[in-house]
Amino acid sequence: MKLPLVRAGGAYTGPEIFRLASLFLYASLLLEICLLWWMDKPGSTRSVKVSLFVVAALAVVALIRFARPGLHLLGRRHVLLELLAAGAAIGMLSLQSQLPIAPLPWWIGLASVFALELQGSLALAVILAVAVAGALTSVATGGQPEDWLPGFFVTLFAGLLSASLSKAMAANQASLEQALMNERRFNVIARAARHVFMITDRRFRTTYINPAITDVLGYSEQEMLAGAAPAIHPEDLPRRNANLQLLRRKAGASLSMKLRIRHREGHWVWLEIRGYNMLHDPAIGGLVFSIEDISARVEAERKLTEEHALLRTVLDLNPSMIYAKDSNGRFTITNASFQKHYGYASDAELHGKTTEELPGAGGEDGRHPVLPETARRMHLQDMHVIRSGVAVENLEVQDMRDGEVERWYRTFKYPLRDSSGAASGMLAIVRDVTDSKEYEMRLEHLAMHDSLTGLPNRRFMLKMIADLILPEGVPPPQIAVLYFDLDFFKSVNDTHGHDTGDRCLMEVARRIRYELPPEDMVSRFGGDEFVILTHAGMDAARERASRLLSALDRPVVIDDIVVKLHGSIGIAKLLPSHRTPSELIRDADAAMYQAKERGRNRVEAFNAELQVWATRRAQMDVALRFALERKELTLVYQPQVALADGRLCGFELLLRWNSPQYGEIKPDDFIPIAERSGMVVPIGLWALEQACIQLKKWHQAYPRQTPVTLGVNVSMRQLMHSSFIGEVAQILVRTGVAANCIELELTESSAMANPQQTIENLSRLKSLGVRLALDDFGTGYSSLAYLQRLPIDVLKIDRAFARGLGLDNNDAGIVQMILTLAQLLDLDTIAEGVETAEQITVLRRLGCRMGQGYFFSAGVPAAQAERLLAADQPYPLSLTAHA
Ligand SMILES: Nc1nc2c(ncn2[C@@H]2O[C@H](COP(=O)(O)OP(=O)(O)OP(=O)(O)O)[C@@H](O)[C@H]2O)c(=O)[nH]1
Repeated sequence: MKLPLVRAGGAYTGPEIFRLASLFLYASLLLEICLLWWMDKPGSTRSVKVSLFVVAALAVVALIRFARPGLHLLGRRHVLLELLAAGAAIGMLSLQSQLPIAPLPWWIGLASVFALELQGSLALAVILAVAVAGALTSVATGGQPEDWLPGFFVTLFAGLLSASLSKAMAANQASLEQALMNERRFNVIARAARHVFMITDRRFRTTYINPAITDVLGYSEQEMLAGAAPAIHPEDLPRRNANLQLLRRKAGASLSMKLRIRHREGHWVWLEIRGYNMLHDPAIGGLVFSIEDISARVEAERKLTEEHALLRTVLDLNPSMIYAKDSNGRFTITNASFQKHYGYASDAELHGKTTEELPGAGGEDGRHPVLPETARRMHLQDMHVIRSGVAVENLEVQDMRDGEVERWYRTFKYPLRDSSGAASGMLAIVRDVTDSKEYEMRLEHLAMHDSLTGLPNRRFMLKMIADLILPEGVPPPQIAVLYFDLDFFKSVNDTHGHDTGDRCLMEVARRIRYELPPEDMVSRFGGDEFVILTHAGMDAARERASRLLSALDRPVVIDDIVVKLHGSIGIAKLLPSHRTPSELIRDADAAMYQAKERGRNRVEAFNAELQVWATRRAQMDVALRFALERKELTLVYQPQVALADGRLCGFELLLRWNSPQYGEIKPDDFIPIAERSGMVVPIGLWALEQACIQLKKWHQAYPRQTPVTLGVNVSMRQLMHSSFIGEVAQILVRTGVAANCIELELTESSAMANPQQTIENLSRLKSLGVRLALDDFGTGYSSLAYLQRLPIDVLKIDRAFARGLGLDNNDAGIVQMILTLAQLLDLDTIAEGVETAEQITVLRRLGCRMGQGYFFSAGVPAAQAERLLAADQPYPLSLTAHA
């Protein structure tokens, strides 16, 4: 049987010795009793038998207790009972005279054995009791003090020794258990730790290392204990060696270092090593190292450093001033631009300062001064952003520093928050936008001013008027607008050139400005148009207008050129019905047109009558825009007759507008409206195409030796239109008509408006093969020089001259001159407005080739014109013949 003598790592305890010692005590006492009894045969005294029986029972109990330590036979009561029984048995045996047992050793044994199991004062009491019992039995058997006293003390001594021993063993056992527990805990921690723990001897040979080494460097504990030595990075080796030497030299010294060690797989691992010299500690007797893998941290720090450097560079390269402040409004970060602006050399110099601590007016150390009120304003604004948590974005501020021109800044300020959401400071980006601001203002000025005269332009004026138009229902302020247009300014350009024209405009602008009070606003509204806005009443406005006209009485002298200028002025006042600036301008414009129509160089005010006229024009303008698509326009053909034989030689195409709203309207009434709106371009092309189709049909149906021609009116507006000539060419191709039978008629006055341009355009038209006629000739102040250069084929003598033929010798003289001129320039001639036989007689006498007018026929529809062609009858040329 394996006796469980030793527990807890080999340390004996009092109770364990008690188990063995009590068994030994009872067994040896039992043996002695049995031996004595057998040798002396003392008879069977009752007390010996009882003692024998008690000791035997106790021996059995002790044997069971020894063999089965798990049975709980060591309770305090049980032990005391057992002590009582054993003491009683020894006492009874001590009092037996027949059995010569020496009791003292048994009392000593009893005290020693039970002192092992019992503790504290109970043990002392038991020892004393046993010693006293031994002494009493000795006294009872006649023993003298010198007999029992030594036994008494020996019993006490043995008992106390035993009790002390038991106590010491208990303490030893507790320490041992604690040590074992600590060791177990350490092992668990060391195995679970991510850090490497290593102990080396003084020669740095590993004596202990935990398994974390495998995770950190790839080596096993065993390899390390067997002497594996991972390589140290060459750059770190000298420092590492020096540090280790220092560590080893002094007991209790410690070190901390970072170095790179090669992993078993070849890469370098950054380690942070802390070392402690514990050579003096007998429990350790070595150098202790704690090693942490800090590769990730080093990498993160490297990245952080790089990012920081990058951010710093970005910040410093940014031309905007950037700064951050803490929650107290103190600078934490500033970029180079900010530092430079305030005359600082580094971030550190500004760190911790508030805006108010920047150098004050006058400056320090050559730094840029900041006005105290500016600094205060900036500081308060920053603090507001920090405290309110509300960002300020795109705020434009103007800053004027002492002795410097004003600068413009655009600022963005954002509150910063910490991880808990509390305000931790603010970030500001301040951009100097002075250049772009100045550019913007320049652009704005350019957009709102006329570059030639420097006056506000149309846009500016319209905006000013718009600002004065109040919401509906609110009475309008007293405002009048003067629309000033120079008369016949075209001729100034034509006669003296565009540069002189420009200088005239500048002079006119100067005179207008000079004549009017400063509070009146003068603008150049268009080419030769000026619009004046005045807060004066109508009478005062009229008076101003008259002053302006008088201001032009003095001729304008440019170099040695003297230019006589006049103007027409229309006045309109702001009415509650005007909801937009253009409505007011429209009325002033209408009044100005009235002034032109009534002879120019005069002033007209807008009134109810004019309003009706202007409204009708505006309505007709709208209606005319739809006339083409609603097929309200029709064409009629007025015959043109050879004055030699009365034969029909062509037609002039005339437009009619049958408006369901306004009835039949003559071209003289609607063409000017179409001219102004630009509708004349599509209408003219449509008419031309229809005429070409018609003429082509007639040429096919009624061939002649000299084919009939068709005159089509074109306006300057059409001629100037960029695509006009191309469109004419396409129409000629599409319809296949003979181009030389199409005669495009341009009035003399429009041809002479811009003769140079007209010559160019007419030349291009001419190259298409068409004939060109100058209409209404005699009214347009043709310059002979230009007339000669115009690529025309026909002169159409204005009806005004035909009217007086036979009645007025002046008219006959003019017609005579025109015909002579035509002859000289080798041009064909046709007289318009022929109504009487007398006119024909004179025209024939003067040598005019063709005539056109009511004497022959008014304009007739295509069907009727075709009948004339089919009949091919010459017109009678005298009254009698005609009748
Ligand atoms: N020199 C010069 N001429 C300009 C400028 N702008 C427009 N014009 C000319 O000014 C003239 C304005 O003509 P209109 O007002 O239509 O006609 P007008 O000859 O003044 O005749 P009425 O207005 O009918 O009296 C045109 O010939 C333009 O070419 C400019 O900046 N400089």
